[in-house]
Amino acid sequence: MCFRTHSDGDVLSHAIIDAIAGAMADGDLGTHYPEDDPASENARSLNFVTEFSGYMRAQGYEIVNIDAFVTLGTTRLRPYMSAIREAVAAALDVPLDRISIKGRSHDGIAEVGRGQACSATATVLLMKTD
Ligand SMILES: Nc1ccn([C@@H]2O[C@H](COP(=O)(O)O)[C@@H](O)[C@H]2O)c(=O)n1
Ligand SMILES: C[C@@]1(CO)OP(=O)(O)OP(=O)(O)OC[C@H]1O
Repeated sequence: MCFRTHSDGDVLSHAIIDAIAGAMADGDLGTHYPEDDPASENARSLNFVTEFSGYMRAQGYEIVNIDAFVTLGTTRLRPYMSAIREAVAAALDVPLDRISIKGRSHDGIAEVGRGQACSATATVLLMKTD
């Protein structure tokens, strides 16, 4: 199964970028990675995370911590969580203990609970470095 999206549909990476952009009051995912940009088509969103963390640092911010959850009804994420955390921490170039990723099932309710959709939410705390 896969999701029909412009990039790779990596909702966790998208939520993290949205959260960082929001904490800087600097637009959102779509203003930085527009859907009409051919360069974003089928792109690996984790690469957007790396690129956007460089942009964030250039604006004078550093990540204190991130707490995120992915809602996906039918696939248990727990076996993959360590790998997901490590990939996100590496993409952002921050220590692993600053990154929390959690899973929830939505208990079979609605499309997301039945595994027909997937969503992610992230909260980020930034500190000013300059
Ligand atoms: N896709 C998921 C959903 C949940 N988990 C883990 O199971 C725990 C219970 O989740 P519920 O949403 O059913 O209450 C959750 O705390 C996660 O540890 C998961 O691994 N993958
Ligand atoms: C990431 C972008 C750009 O490739 O595309 P999608 O993968 O479709 O993601 P979405 O959250 O629907 O919109 C943001 C887009 O600009």
